[in-house]
Amino acid sequence: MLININKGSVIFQGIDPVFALKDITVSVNRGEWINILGPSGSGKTTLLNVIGGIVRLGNGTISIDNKELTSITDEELQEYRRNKVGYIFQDYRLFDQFTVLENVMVPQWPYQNKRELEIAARNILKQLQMDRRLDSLPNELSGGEKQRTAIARAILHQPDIILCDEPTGNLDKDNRDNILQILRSLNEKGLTVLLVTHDLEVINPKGRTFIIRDGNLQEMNGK
Ligand SMILES: Nc1ncnc2c1ncn2[C@@H]1O[C@H](COP(=O)(O)OP(=O)(O)OP(=O)(O)O)[C@@H](O)[C@H]1O
Repeated sequence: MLININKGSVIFQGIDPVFALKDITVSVNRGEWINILGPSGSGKTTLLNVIGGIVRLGNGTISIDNKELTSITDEELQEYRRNKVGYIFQDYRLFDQFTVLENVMVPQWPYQNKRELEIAARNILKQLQMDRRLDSLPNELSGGEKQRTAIARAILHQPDIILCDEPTGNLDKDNRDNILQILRSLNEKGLTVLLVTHDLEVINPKGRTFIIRDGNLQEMNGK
């Protein structure tokens, strides 16, 4: 089992506490594709952030690859994030002042041999048909090119899990299909994909589909 959450809850404290996740239990095997649907504010991003090691559970437990995240130190959690997880977002989150190649390398820059890192980044960008755009800045790219750069950055360190938060929300149909195709082929090679979306057309029917409502997670039957 790659991901195992047992009765996990997240409560954001404030004047009125928000129960963003309520007692959720879910297990995901390595190489699965998980679709996550739900209305705005239902807890989708919080769930990705719990799995990504960005938000800690208030109650319950989460283990990734049999490693318990609930009790590890902040440094260990940071290392987990850096090694095991890749993230892509609707708004790409590229650095405007860096080129495509630099954007892909920057998260791993402090931790890896620079030459090897650059070779790996060039190689992945080539696979994603971005090799002619290595020196472009993000504002010179189309939305699809920006997302392909973001995918290259998310998979450069060969994570176990890629967390996709509305990854095609800003894209037209052709670019959306292209990005989904890339994610599906990564999944077929063994990468575990969790995809949050509002868009029913983005759902991968070969995956399992969950709905979150008010922090409650439920698996849909009949795929
Ligand atoms: N850092 C935070 N502090 C306080 N409340 C938060 C925080 N992050 C999220 N929330 C609240 O937790 C609930 C779940 O938020 P979350 O972002 O997970 O929803 P979502 O399903 O991803 O929504 P959307 O589809 O609009 O992005 C919401 O009520 C939100 O306002």
